[in-house]
Amino acid sequence: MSKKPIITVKNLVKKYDNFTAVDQISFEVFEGEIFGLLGPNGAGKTTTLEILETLRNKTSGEVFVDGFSVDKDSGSIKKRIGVQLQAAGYYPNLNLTELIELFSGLYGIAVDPIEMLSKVALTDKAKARYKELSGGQKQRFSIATTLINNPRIVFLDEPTTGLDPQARRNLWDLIRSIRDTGTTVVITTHYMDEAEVLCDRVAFVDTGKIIGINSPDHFIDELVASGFEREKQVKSANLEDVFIQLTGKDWREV
Ligand SMILES: Nc1ncnc2c1ncn2[C@@H]1O[C@H](COP(=O)(O)OP(=O)(O)OP(=O)(O)O)[C@@H](O)[C@H]1O
Repeated sequence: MSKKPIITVKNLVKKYDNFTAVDQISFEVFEGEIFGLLGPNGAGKTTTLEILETLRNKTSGEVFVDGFSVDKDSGSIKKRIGVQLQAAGYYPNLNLTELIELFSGLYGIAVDPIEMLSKVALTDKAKARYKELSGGQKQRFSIATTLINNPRIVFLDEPTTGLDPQARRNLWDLIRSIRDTGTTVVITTHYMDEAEVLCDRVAFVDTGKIIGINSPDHFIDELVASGFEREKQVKSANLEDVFIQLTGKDWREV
């Protein structure tokens, strides 16, 4: 994999009134990788993602996406990225084909809806409405909409939350296939197992700060080499162990 940065974040800060949600974070995302922002609820992952997506203003710091500054060139960035819409953005009475046509029209791009749906294994649902889909199918459709403008980078915010294990694995395969076509993927998750199997590199985010960036294997090997052992081991350590070692806190699901 090339190590060319496609996203550069320097000393990013986001304050909501007196509350600092993102606290001086710096990181790079390399072209062609799946990069995970990993951390508990409220850590600042979504806020960071929305700033990279040019959907939210930062308080200070610098952010470059595919060479463009979020301050000066947000329009150029928007053309090069794929962003998931909240479910509320999907008109209830349109079917999937019509929704893809609507979004491609908004982008000013002609795409074949069936070809887009085939990328996410939903051609058999082409005439179904969004609300008729299962949770996993809804997520796959939402990912299809991020691919309409043939983006250089796709941003996915907790794409597997609420899905059953099989649907999650299915979505992991889809996300890997997007990466394998050369598209960079930035994902947020609070699932350690997901980050471990899916992400090429992860940044641990906790209370608005990045407390470690590396590949899952590197983190785990480093922890194991330090003498760490899990009580009942299947494998000597996992990413959850790394996080707890780093933060000193129990993992919490809110
Ligand atoms: N518009 C807002 N106004 C005030 N505070 C906000 C706003 N948006 C987020 N916050 C706060 O900023 C902090 C970070 O929120 P953010 O949504 O970025 O976290 P997160 O890591 O994505 O968590 P989650 O997994 O729950 O989405 C939280 O404490 C949240 O309450």
